[in-house]
Amino acid sequence: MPQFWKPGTEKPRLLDDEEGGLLFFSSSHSSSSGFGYSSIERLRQRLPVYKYRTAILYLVETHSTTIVVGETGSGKTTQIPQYLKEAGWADGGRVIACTQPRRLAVQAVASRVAEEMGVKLGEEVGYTIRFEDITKNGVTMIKVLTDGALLREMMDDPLLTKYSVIMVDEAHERSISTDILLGLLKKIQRRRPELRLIISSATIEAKSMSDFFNTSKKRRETEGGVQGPRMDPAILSVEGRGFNVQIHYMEEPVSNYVQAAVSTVLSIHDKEPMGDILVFLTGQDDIDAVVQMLNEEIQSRGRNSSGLLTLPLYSGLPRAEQELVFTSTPRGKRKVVISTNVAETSLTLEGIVYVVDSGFSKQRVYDPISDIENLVVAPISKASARQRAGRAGRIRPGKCYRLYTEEYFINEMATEGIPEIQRSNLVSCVIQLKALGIDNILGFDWPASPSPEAMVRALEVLYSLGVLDDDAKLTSPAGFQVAEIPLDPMISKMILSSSQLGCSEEIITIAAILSIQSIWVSGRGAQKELDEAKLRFATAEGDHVTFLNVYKGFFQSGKSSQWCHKNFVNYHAMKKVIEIRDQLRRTAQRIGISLKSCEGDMLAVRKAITTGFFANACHLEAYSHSGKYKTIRGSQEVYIHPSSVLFRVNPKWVIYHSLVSTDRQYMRNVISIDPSWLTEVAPHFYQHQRPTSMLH
Ligand SMILES: Nc1ncnc2c1ncn2[C@@H]1O[C@H](COP(=O)(O)OP(=O)(O)OP(=O)(O)O)[C@@H](O)[C@H]1O
Repeated sequence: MPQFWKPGTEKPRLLDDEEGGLLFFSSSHSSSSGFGYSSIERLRQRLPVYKYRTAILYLVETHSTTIVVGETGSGKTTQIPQYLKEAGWADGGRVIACTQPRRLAVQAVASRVAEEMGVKLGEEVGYTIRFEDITKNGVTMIKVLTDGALLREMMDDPLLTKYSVIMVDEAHERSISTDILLGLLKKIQRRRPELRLIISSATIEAKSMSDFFNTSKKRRETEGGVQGPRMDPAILSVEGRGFNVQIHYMEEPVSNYVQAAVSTVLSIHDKEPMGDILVFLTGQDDIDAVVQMLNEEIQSRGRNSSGLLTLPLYSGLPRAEQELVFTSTPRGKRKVVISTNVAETSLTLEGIVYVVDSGFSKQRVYDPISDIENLVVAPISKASARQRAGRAGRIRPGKCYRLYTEEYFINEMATEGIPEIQRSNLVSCVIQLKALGIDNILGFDWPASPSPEAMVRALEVLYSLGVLDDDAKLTSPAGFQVAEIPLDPMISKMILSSSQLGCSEEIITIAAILSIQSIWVSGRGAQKELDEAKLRFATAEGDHVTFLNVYKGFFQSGKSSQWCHKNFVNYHAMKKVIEIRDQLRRTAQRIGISLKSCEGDMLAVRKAITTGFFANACHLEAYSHSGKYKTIRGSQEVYIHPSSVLFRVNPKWVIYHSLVSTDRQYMRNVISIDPSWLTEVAPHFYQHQRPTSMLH
């Protein structure tokens, strides 16, 4: 069993700050209250933010930008958009936007706000995420959307004219899209002084955010001499929080957080009163491992395993499975949700009383020198740790078990994470800005500047894709077409070239499959059967062609769920693929791509993939029995991932879709290519670095 400081002994801490100060729950909540109110209205009035309703509305009225800092659970996300609507900010067909960094949070927040307002989701309250728009023009007043989706809207409406107020929520997360959005909103405000911004977060550095928006300390005069809003931002701190969360730390550092998470869950299940558990891990691998270990452990101890329901949660999980975490726990049972950081912000999972925080998450890391972007397991920041703890204590008091020591939390954990823009490949970011007419990208007003090397790399890749011209402007029509497709520019380029190669139907299917995490069923504990099922579709040409075979089989079965079950194919994932595919076909037609099938000519398909992904070409090291490849770009050592149909096949030349890093750098979704295609499709990119091995 893990050793935690026990409640009631000298060590338990309430949700704390690193100086050891105690931050208690709001005066309006107490541990014995909070239940038994039938009316949603009364629940709303009990949230800490309610006391600030008038102040918030006043500041929004009088200031262009208002920064709202408030503890997690104080009611910022769900209440402020409603206050604005009640005050008339959605009158006359105007819309109030609330952005979130994550799709799951968008759907959850929109559902909750619709429920509180007593309206049907998709009518007065709606949401937009990539490939899904649940809003009604002229009816929707409050729109929740990912910050990426709002950026996309700017391509059609650069000044976002339909919005009266835009609330950028969870700004502390500093996702790449949030940072681009903040920079652009600042620009828009100069053209549309009537637009109001609210930047909200639990932990944001309010001062630096305020400095960023503080372009003018003078009051702005409108043409008629009527005073407009003040341009200097207002800062409002919402005091009070949800319920009390007791923090427990490990007495000693743990060497294996997966094992420690399992022991902690079992210990809670043994000793603590009923209440659901939320465990934060890093990704599908360790989540699946914990689900399996928990199930085995319970059975081996001869417990009634039905007492504990294990539910994984990560972004790649099909929607129907994700939604299980929102359903209420059956009587007498305890739900254990094992999640990545998708559950970290803006989510309220009703039954959660206990949070187990591993202290790690998967984070993007980009090296502009090798041009390799990876997701690596890295320690989280204090800001994340607080958000995680905040998932307990939203409806009742809770406990958070941190799988690290208090000393580590206080002295070693970073206060905030590094903004994503400073650790990412910037190809998508640059093309988005270019499409919005921002040509001087280095001179763009960033909340945190990206590295010039990463910028140069991105420009180089876009140039070699034929998306930018010699003056670093979007090419016409290719550059504009690529920017219109809501996918990574390399995928968009692949779609574009498929039009000329006569295989756009196939390539669009591949693009749809690549935009979801996996089409295979995982976690049924039957790796061997899964591998055998894959072999039924596998081809030596690689994973992308294998995907086409699966798609064809699914279609020929009449989109049957039994067929999926028999073949270890995820039925919900395939339904999603069809949905995304339909959307992509519509986009393709809109931008003038002709839809054609190559009727089985896989050479055309592989060439189209090469046209988008030539930068990810690798060759097998001569005489390598260990399957060692080198990237042509940076001579990095990489291997084919065991999940690929080309694992152990090891063709001489391959192109990968993405890399994952564990003990080694693994290529996921790989096809074999002919090296002559590289110089054919990307002469700029390869002519000066043609490796001698390419000549063979
Ligand atoms: N789906 C839900 N079911 C029940 N209660 C909810 C739900 N969503 C929100 N609440 C209640 O509203 C409170 C405020 O939630 P809200 O998301 O607005 O807070 P917040 O200040 O934005 O916090 P965070 O930054 O963590 O999202 C929650 O603590 C919870 O009590």
